[in-house]
Amino acid sequence: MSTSIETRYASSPLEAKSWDTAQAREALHIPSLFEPGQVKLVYSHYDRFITGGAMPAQQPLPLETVDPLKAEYFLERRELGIINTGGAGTVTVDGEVFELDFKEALYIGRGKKEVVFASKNAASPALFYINSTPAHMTYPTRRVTRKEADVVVLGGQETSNHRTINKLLVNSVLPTCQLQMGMTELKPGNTWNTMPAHTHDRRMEVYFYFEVPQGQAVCHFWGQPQETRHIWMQNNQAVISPPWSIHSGAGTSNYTFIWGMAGENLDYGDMDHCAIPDLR
Ligand SMILES: O=C[C@H](O)[C@@H](O)CC(=O)C(=O)O
Ligand SMILES: [Zn+2]
Repeated sequence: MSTSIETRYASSPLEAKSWDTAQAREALHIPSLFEPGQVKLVYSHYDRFITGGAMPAQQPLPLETVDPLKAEYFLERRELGIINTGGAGTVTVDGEVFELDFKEALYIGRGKKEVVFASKNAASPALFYINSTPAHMTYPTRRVTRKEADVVVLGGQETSNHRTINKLLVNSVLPTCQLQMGMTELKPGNTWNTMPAHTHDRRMEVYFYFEVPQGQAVCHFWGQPQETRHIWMQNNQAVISPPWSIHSGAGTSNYTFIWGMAGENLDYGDMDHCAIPDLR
């Protein structure tokens, strides 16, 4: 069996208030997603969002169904988004081959039976970062390259948050049931993502931090805006953001992260912003 899955239950702001560092990490932090020849999955009870990593080595690696889904195949009642954060690779969907280079995305609609990951070169393996959510209908499977992204440049050098938001799997690019995914790249010398911070109580979110240079780290802020906490993130780690939580980070260098969301609606802009002086 090359697939593993771990369950994370949903928690309330009240219980989160009393967590120490280890408890917060156990609930929200995803320390390891990529192991050669493995598909590693984390099932969150927030919007039944699955976060995962697939790292095919010498052999192609199938996306197998897992017991918690009680489904004959993984995408029986789900949709899937993939962004490649490693070397060139392919994803084969019911026999159709999609080439995914670094930072390219693939949306796979509900009902596809066979998904197989492969690396072009095992010496520089593909690292497929995965998000999956329940789906009520089937939308077309489609690759989205960086050129096809909906790009927004936000922030500025003087506030240390100059960054490019690449909306990849969002409703301005293609239709999905509830999944939204994209990638935000900080410009050199900038440290803050998602500042001013926000919440969106109708959608949960997961952040995956990568391109964090050796010896550096990102401090991820979470919690209700007036009750914040932090989790230190290493390269290639993810963190679950409950719908009631801010999700913002400051790195000891610039870095890149993938955001994935699911829940009530597909309106990227429906955030409740938190004024910076009001944060506690
Ligand atoms: O709800 C939107 C998500 O939190 C991210 O897209 C925000 C982000 O990438 C950023 O501001 O840097
Ligand atoms: Zn957000």
